[in-house]
Amino acid sequence: MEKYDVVILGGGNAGMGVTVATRAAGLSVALVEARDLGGTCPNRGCTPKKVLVAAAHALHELERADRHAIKVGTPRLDWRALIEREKEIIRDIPSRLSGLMVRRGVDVIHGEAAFIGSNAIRVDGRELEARNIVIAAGSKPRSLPIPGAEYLTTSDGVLSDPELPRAVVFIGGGVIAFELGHVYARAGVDVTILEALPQLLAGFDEDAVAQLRGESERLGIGIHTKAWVKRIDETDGRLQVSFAKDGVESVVDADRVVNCAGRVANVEGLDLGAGVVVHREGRIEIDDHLRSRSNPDVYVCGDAVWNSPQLSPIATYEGEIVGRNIVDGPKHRPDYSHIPASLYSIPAMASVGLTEAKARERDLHVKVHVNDMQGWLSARTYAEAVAWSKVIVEEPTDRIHAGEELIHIFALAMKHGIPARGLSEMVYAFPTFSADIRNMM
Ligand SMILES: Cc1cc2nc3c(=O)[nH]c(=O)nc-3n(C[C@H](O)[C@H](O)[C@H](O)COP(=O)(O)OP(=O)(O)OC[C@H]3O[C@@H](n4cnc5c(N)ncnc54)[C@H](O)[C@@H]3O)c2cc1C
Ligand SMILES: NC(=O)c1ccc[n+]([C@@H]2O[C@H](COP(=O)([O-])OP(=O)(O)OC[C@H]3O[C@@H](n4cnc5c(N)ncnc54)[C@H](O)[C@@H]3O)[C@@H](O)[C@H]2O)c1
Repeated sequence: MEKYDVVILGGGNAGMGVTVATRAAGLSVALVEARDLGGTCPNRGCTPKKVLVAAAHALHELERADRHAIKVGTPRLDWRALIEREKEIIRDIPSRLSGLMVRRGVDVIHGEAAFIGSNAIRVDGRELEARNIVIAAGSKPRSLPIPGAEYLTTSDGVLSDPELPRAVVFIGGGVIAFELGHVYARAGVDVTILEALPQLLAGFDEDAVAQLRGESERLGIGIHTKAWVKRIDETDGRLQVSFAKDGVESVVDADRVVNCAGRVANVEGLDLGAGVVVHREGRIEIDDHLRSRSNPDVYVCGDAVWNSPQLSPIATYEGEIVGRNIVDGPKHRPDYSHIPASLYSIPAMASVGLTEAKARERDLHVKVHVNDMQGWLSARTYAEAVAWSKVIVEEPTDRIHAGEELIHIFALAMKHGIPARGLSEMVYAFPTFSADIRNMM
């Protein structure tokens, strides 16, 4: 049995985050990765997705060029070349990360790992024993147990598909559906989003979501909430998605049906039982320090944590906290209250802090400033189709609880306790979107 201080299962943002403090402290660290170093974000998530979003931005600018008195012809998108561009941009990321791990002194082992004991794992016939084992195995799409589920594709498929489909149905009205749906719609694809709940994009303020829904529908995206997908059939290479809404059954035709119904911890193949890691259907029971409740030598971080947001900076942040807990003992806890999140539709929708509903649930005394900014000079200058903000300020302390769009200025203010007044009193360069902050609250 090979011995290490720390063995990390998964080489994404979370797993690599763990290596920072553990290697700085001189511990011996092995990181096991089954696929590409970097994991989802650079290889199958944020980065390749943003390449497609950037192209959609260019199409969006062309669409409104006439508002700036510019005449352009009808743009023609070469989708295959765009996918090649996306792949080219991310191609060398795993090898660059591999170099980083070598320089940091981490042993990278390729293969699929599983527990064989409370402090031991097996990977490709090798057995490794460690004082601490970290589960950083990420997430995978939630399976949809419907007839015809074999016809489903996922965001992985979309990001690698060289053919531009004519029609796409997204099952689930969350972040992935809206981001990829906006790209497809601007590329001329017929897009439908089917969401089971009455509310789209849970977690964002409902009135902000209403703005985005309006703009998505203006683009031609068909959106159905309270839609229960019953089955997917195939006829002559085309797919038919049957769904029920308000007791009425309907069918939408598509070339692709994308499972965007959320992601669950990717821990099925880890043999958690052998590792004495207690879980409920893949939800590992952890304490405030991200440590398994049943096996204190095991930590969990990133998307594999079932109850924190599945975002790349959070995966890195949790990984770094786990690394520090391994070095210092279980002292450090994550604080998610000032972490911004952004949805890369066009326009993007961003938020930080509590939603208005959550602030009211907590009985906070808040003043809510909602602004439709479409008529403001900055939005008119850039011919923005939608410009909207909501700032929630806690009255007694004058602290900001949520912002939209210029999100990092708000996040910085929240993190460092700068009151709303501090942001209004700031002198901003003009004309800029940041200068609008003075008038938002
Ligand atoms: C389409 C898409 C777009 C996204 N866009 C954004 C965005 O714009 N901004 C944002 O903040 N977040 C975004 N995310 C979320 C973000 O990608 C994740 O939150 C982040 O990558 C999670 O990092 P992680 O290290 O926890 O998991 P991962 O990056 O998934 O890494 C886990 C790694 O573990 C490996 N692994 C799993 N099981 C084993 C095993 N048994 N043995 C060895 N290795 C194993 C996997 O191969 C994988 O590489 C997006 C996600 C998707 C799917
Ligand atoms: N910009 C970003 O930060 C970004 C981008 C992409 C993905 N991500 C991360 O990836 C994760 C997964 O994204 P996602 O869009 O798959 O999940 P999501 O959790 O954002 O949305 C899933 C949606 O599917 C719905 N749903 C579930 N089962 C359904 C069913 N049977 N029929 C119809 N609707 C159903 C849910 O009610 C929910 O609205 C997110 O949690 C997010 O954190 C982040």
